[in-house]
Amino acid sequence: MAALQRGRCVLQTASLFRITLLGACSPRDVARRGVLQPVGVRWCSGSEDSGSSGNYLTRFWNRMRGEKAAEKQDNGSGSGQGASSGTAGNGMIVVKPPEDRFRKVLAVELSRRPLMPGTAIPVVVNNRKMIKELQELKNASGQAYVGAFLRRPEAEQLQQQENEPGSSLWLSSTGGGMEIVSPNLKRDAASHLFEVGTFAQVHMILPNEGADPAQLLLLGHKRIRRMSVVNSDPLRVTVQTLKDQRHDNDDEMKATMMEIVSTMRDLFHMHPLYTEQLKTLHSFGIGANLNHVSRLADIGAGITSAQDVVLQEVLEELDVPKRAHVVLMLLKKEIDLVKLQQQIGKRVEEKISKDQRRYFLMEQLKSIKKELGLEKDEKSALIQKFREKFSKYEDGAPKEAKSVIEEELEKLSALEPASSEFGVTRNYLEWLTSIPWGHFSKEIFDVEHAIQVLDEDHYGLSDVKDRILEFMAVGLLRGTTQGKILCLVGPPGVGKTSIGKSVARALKREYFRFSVGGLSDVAEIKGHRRTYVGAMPGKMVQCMKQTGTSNPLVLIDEIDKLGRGYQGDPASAMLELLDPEQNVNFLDHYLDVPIDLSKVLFMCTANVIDTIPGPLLDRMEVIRIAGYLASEKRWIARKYLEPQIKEATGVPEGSVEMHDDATDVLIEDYCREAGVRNLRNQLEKIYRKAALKLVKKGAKGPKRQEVHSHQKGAGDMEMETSDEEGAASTAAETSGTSPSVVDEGLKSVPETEPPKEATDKASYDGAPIVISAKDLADYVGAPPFKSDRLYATTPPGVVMGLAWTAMGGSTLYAESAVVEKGAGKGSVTCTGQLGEVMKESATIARTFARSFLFSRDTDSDFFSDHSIHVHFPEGAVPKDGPSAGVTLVTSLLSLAMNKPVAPDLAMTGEVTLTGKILPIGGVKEKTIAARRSNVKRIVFPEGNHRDYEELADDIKSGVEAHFVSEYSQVFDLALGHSAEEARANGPSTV
Ligand SMILES: Nc1ncnc2c1ncn2[C@@H]1O[C@H](COP(=O)(O)OP(=O)(O)OP(=O)(O)O)[C@@H](O)[C@H]1O
Repeated sequence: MAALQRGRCVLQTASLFRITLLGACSPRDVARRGVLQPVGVRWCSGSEDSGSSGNYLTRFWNRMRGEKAAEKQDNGSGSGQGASSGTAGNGMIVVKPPEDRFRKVLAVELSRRPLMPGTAIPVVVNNRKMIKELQELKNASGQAYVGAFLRRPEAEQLQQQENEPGSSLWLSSTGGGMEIVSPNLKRDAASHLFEVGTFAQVHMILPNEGADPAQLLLLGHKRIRRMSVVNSDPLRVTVQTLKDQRHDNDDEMKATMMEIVSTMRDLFHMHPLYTEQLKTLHSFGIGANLNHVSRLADIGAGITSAQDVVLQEVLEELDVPKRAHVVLMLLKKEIDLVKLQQQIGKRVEEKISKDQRRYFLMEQLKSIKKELGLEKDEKSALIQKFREKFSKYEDGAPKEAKSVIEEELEKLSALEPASSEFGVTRNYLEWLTSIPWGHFSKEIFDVEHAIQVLDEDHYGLSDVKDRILEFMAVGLLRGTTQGKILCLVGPPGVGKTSIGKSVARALKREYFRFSVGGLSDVAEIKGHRRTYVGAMPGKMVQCMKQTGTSNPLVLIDEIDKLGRGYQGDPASAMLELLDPEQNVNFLDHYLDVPIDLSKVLFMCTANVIDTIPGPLLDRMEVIRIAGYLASEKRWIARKYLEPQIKEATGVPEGSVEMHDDATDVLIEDYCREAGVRNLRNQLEKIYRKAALKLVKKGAKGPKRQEVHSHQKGAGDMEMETSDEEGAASTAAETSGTSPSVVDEGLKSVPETEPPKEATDKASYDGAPIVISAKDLADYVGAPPFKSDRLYATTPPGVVMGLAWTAMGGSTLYAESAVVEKGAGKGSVTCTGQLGEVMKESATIARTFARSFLFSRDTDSDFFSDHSIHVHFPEGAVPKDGPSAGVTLVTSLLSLAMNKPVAPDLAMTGEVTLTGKILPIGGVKEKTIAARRSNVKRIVFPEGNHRDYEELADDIKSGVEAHFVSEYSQVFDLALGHSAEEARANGPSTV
């Protein structure tokens, strides 16, 4: 009985054998685990143990007497005598308790799992009174007994319902004890507990550290049924002992018992938690006393992880064979569960060990390869790669770059590859070694070739073309080229961007485009500092890396729309980038090593010049591209756009015939704007529709379906229309001399291959589709405008002026009307979204018109007695500028004199208070606009005479320009005629 001496739990039966409950651990351990700890059961004869414990027999008989007395008591025959004395000082032997304790026991609530007879369980009790009473009992008699009842699962819900307002409260649970909330519900104080429970011996009371509640270690003795509530705090109930039903110990019973034992043994074998029990189980005789099958079933149930209610059912089952069967089933289930658990554990283990094995093998392989010199480690391979990369450009690299690269390589070799610093250094070196230090693409100064290429791609644009040729000539004479900044300014769609690409092709330079429209972050230009996570160098370093040369052509698109940054000023960064003085040593924040951009040819594009920051503009060579005339547009359409679009839509040669009259109407009535982008879009629309007609008429697609990357099918067309560079690129491809192009938008255009076979084209055998002017409506709908002219004959007070906008030149009417007449009512109101300058201009015009009228007719009081309203139509379009001065004065005088101005006359010019006419801008655009509106005579300030003379003859043809320096000259031209004359010379067209 060494186990007894060590404080282990022993429960003996009243038979010739005794069951020794040998805990897998001490009661303290059991309590600490907080769960039911199954305990081993050992039957042994009294003689077997007598040697190890001298007082065993005494204790045995004491226990026998105690149990018998208890049974008597349970049956209600107890006479209420005192308890007989226990012998085991450590309280592990069942002693006869005082009789009244059998009938009335403290009820301990079990929140989980019922206590199976023959097993031990730790229970937390919160009720102080109960703990105190048990302690006192234990101190007085050495033993204490309680009834352990499982809490009903529905008790919580019931309690909630009862606690709801309006319903009568019944009790609140405080751990082991219950507090009566509603005094008249005393009889219900135990109704939250199952009726069948276990009579249990309190083996130990362990006070919880630092807290009031205590842990009890309960040893289950026998089944009891609670009868009535004696006391509610602490909960005390009267109980009745339940006896197993009589049963036959037949063969089936014996077999069941053997199976239970064998299953338990299997379970103990499989689960390490039960290894201690295994030792005990060895002592089971397979054919042991069948009287113990009930206890064996209880213990078996106790070690399973079955649900509480299932275990409670086992507890309530008094039919032993039935109970044994249920328990056997539970044990079998437990075996399955343990098997599954083992399988899962094995799988996880296998995976881990497989990964580990792989890792070790890889590491071994690496070191073997390294040892044999077959492979360098990752780091040295990387360093080797950087060295090789840099060696290509090392000769042209500046000293700083060389030393920084060397330092960084050294740093890299000392860094741990897994560290974040390693990644940063690697990226930095990646960039540093990708810069084509001192590597330039071979420059050619072949003027003939350049002319050919430029003419191939673009019609007209002679200013730009001349400038490029001059640049080449200088380069040829000096033997080298210096980076230049050309700024192409003009309305949208005039070919500013596409000519950039052609220039690169003409000069055989690499091409890189980036748009700065709306750019507000300086870091886009100058890069991020390397300390930031995800830092990147600026656009110029990216350009160098992508083009692989130090002298590419960089097209900076939309420079007039450069954003205003909140972190630094992008305009200033652009200044550093573009200034030839500064960009020799351009310092990117990320690279931190100066790079030479002086050989880069910069080209910028802008729609207006006003929004380009002054210092930036100062460094540029501005080339203005005005809009195209109708004749130019016709030429561009025929020679450039149509061939490109035919190719893009796949329309076979000769299958569509677009007549000249159709092109003319398209230009005149559909595409009057300065550029040709809209014309291109409309032509694409026409050819798409024609393609559909051709297909319906039986046109065949290419015989071979092999489509090369450069070939554009009808489906690609939308993309091409949105990026006009496609047109230039197509033209470039056809010449076959295209340099490789890097475009920020397109990134890279692959080198093209000629089609493999001529049969790669669509074919059509039928009659061609003819498109003439009258068919246009079918293809592109009704024309958006018929005429720019609002008036067939201008009435008094209406004058045609000429305006310049970012979209090109346009005609603009000034209308004046009398609002009110009366002495002293003279005033002018202006409308039409006029800016401040234009409003001032209107005031000046009124003052001057008044004095001018007075000088001609001293009796006139028109301006002092008339309230006048001046309006500029198209009120939604904002207008500003002083150039409408002459138009305003003429409009007011025409109204005052009630005389219409000469027909087909348009005018522009700023007027001063004394009637001087000052020069204006946009002569070319205004002339083109006047011609578009069929104006025959234009009044320009004398100061613009030279600008006009410089215009190409075809722009000037058909218009008569008059240059004036005083307003009186304008007056003579506009209002110097008689009214009849004006009517007789009415406009030729409307
Ligand atoms: N003179 C020309 N000859 C042939 N094609 C031209 C000419 N001018 C413009 N194009 C074509 O017009 C289209 C629009 O040109 P592009 O995109 O270069 O205009 P842009 O002036 O840069 O316009 P935006 O100011 O809107 O950027 C392109 O397909 C281009 O090929």
